[in-house]
Amino acid sequence: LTSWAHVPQGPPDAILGVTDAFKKDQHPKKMNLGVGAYRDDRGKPCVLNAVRKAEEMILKDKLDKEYLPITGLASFTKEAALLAYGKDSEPLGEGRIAVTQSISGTGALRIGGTFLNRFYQHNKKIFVPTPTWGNHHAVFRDSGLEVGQYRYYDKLTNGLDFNGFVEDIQNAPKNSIFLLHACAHNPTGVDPTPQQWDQLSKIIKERNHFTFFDMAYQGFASGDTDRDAYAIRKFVSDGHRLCLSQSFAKNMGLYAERVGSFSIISDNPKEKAAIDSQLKILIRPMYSNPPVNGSRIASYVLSNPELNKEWLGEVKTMADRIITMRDKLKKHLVQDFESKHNWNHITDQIGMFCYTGLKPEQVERLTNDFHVYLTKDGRISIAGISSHNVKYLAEAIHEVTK
Ligand SMILES: Cc1ncc(COP(=O)(O)O)c(CN[C@@H](CCC(=O)O)C(=O)O)c1O
Repeated sequence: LTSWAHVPQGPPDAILGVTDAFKKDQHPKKMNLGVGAYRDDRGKPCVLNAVRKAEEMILKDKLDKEYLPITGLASFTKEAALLAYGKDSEPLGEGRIAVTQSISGTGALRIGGTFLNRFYQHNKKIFVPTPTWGNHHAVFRDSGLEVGQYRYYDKLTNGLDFNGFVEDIQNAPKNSIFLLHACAHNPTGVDPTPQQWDQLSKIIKERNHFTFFDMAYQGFASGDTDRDAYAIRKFVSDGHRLCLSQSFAKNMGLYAERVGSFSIISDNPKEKAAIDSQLKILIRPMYSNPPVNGSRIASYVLSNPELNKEWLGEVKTMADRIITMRDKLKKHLVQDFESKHNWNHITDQIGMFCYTGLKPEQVERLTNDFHVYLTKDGRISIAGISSHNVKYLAEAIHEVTK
């Protein structure tokens, strides 16, 4: 008989496992600051109005449930690329960008990693920032790529280690692959300035490195989808042949609908067609073709002018609430509890997360003594904070950092 006795018990996921622990806790003041998922000021997950309206329109259209093409719903992938690259994008206009729907951002990263492992002609090693999203290493390792790291976060300033970042770009072997967070860096919330992005584009091009942009929060960082796409559009206009993973989990609230896309820039439509054909060959044995519900919703929201306008307003509302919570948390720490630490990074950082700088034992106390759940690296998902629990959180952080 086959025995599975040799299968080891694996650890819970560093991010998704926090939610499991949170759910087991019955304390009335418990807070889940783990998973990067938006909640409103009542602490409730929310489905955007634009999404609800798109769902109603889809229902009225009585559409079928036929298989999608391997690369997904064309109306979605067209709109997703437009959102990322912009209506004036040259490669988009010249038909040089291959796009496929993906199983959200994770699926796009996996398709990209697998494609690069098959067809990238140079060093199949991807450099990711230190720190980076907890799943990046595993996604690229399982894609068959070697994973290296570049300096990114400066613990002393809780800001960007720009010099270290640049040095590591310059020291990496030519033609290396660099993973860049397009906006709202996870877990640090620290982004390069536009001027720094301009310098990074130049240096990366000088070394002939290949850029893999991960854009999981477009619109969620600044509240403006064009502004959050600054880096990728600058790199494209500088001529990089980059690739991009997009997620609509957070900025459209389509988390469990798993809506994303992977795209890659080529030299001409002939090359694009060949890439398209290879993406199909790669995806077919992976999951054959993607789910239709979420990408239909996203395509309606993106292509219908009224829905698009409403959606952009809702994304800005979400981004603004996050910014307000950052302000309130810092104010309580400094004014109410007179914390002596420098908490400027809480408001200097941007997007879903704040990299608090708390040490593991302080994180431990925050959870054990105050029932505040967060990842071991001290990252907090700001969306889990509301005007009802922000003072409690400030007091808890003050207590564990005194
Ligand atoms: C930078 C980055 N890329 C890709 C993804 C993948 O998101 P998809 O849901 O596959 O589109 C995330 C989600 N990170 C969040 C959400 C939970 C998770 O998957 O880890 C987080 O870090 O809390 C992310 O932060």
